[in-house]
Amino acid sequence: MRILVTGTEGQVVRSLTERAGRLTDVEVVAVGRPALDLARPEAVAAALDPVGADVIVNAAAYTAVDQAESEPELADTINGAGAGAVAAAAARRGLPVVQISTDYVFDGSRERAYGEEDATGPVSAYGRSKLAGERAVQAANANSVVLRTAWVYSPFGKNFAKTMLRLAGTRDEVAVVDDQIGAPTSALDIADAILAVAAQLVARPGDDGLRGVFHMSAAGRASWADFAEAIFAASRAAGGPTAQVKRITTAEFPTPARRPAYSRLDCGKLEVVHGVTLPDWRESVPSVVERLLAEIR
Ligand SMILES: NC(=O)C1=CN([C@@H]2O[C@H](COP(=O)(O)OP(=O)(O)OC[C@H]3O[C@@H](n4cnc5c(N)ncnc54)[C@H](O)[C@@H]3O)[C@@H](O)[C@H]2O)C=CC1
Repeated sequence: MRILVTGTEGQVVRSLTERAGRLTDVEVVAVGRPALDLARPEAVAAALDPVGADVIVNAAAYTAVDQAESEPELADTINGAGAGAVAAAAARRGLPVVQISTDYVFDGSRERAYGEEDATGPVSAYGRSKLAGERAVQAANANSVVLRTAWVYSPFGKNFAKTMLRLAGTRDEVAVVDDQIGAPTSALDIADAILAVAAQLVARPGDDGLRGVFHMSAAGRASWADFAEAIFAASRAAGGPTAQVKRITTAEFPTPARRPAYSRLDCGKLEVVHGVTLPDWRESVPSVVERLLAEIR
């Protein structure tokens, strides 16, 4: 199977390339800026050359959640129209497309895990742009899967785990929000799930049941403070820096973008339809932390 993936530097892109490297029958071809710029949707088709590809994965996105509040048009273009253009390019070649989306399409006002059919209601410019992308992809290509994930961290790029380890190197105590509940999800686990879903799409082209929206986050529940404590525990165990976590409220840590207070995703549909389950979030923390420590040292 040959996977064409958008972006070259992102957490999910790099994880996908790494995980596919373990498989003998999967090749990942990553295409990113400057050759492919989702901010120029009209040029996407020409830049994406899916010759020989079996499936396209759109893992590139405008992911700066706070910054999106001050440049919502750019976020919309990249995450909305740009994603739609990738899906359309796939459709023209008769190829399936996998679109990565987010728990931030929900408003987070309830305390029960969200199912795929639950009403969306993004509370940020980023969330609105990603919801626009889901819709654009589905309108452009019926042979599509939207995988909503959450709280992504990995050995690559910028992410919460790397930030916490850096802070632990310079401080004894770190204040972390304790009233947003979700599921920290390793991009390496996301990559394994994408590979499994992509293989099904390629193997069963006529099976409409495999298409549609699916939730794909780690099992379990955590606040950002819980996640920080798990990162520090893993770091301590590996001889790395550690800090005390001071649990604070969202109100004590104002950010330009609002975030859902509760955004756990019910991933039962992915398990039933695709046979894919991600591990509990706690299981994946130590191995990522060990790799980040090796990089920081
Ligand atoms: N990071 C997170 O916590 C979450 C991410 N997601 C989604 O997962 C997917 C992957 O996210 P990450 O790998 O964490 O993101 P990332 O920020 O690590 O990487 C984003 C990638 O998109 C590329 N990109 C940005 N603007 C582009 C443009 N105009 N044209 C072409 N490429 C462009 C970047 O170069 C990079 O390769 C995205 O769709 C994101 O919305 C969903 C939930 C949470």
